[in-house]
Amino acid sequence: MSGEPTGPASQSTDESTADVLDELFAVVEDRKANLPEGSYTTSLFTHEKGENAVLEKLGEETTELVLAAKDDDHEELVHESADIVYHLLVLLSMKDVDIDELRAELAERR
Ligand SMILES: N=c1c2ncn([C@@H]3O[C@H](COP(=O)(O)OP(=O)(O)OP(=O)(O)O)[C@@H](O)[C@H]3O)c2ncn1[C@@H]1O[C@H](COP(=O)(O)O)[C@@H](O)[C@H]1O
Repeated sequence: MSGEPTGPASQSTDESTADVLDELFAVVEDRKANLPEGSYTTSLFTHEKGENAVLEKLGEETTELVLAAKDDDHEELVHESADIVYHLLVLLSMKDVDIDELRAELAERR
């Protein structure tokens, strides 16, 4: 099948992306623990916005991602993907799922 990733090279991890995700998750976990004022992430962990806002955002952003894909809008695809990843990490933290569990789940599928 052309276009299908195969072989060891396709399994390599982009360390810079992994670092960014780990750092972002650490920031999210810090916001959850310390709830600094003026932080958008804090507002998601409190009644100011809360869990429903996270779920709504994920729903909206997923729809926007699908539309961007249909339009072949490369820039918008990247933008919406970043929004989804951020809100997904917030949701995982909110539900006490560690990013290492996601990492392990993905690794198991190799
Ligand atoms: N990656 C993000 C990130 N992505 C999206 N957002 C916020 O998510 C919100 C919703 O995004 P939308 O595009 O839907 O914006 P909107 O339509 O204006 O949304 P609302 O006004 O309805 O909330 C916006 O306020 C964005 O700023 C983010 N907020 C924070 N981060 C990261 O989290 C870190 C900590 O942020 P604070 O917690 O705000 O300090 C930041 O340094 C970033 O790395």
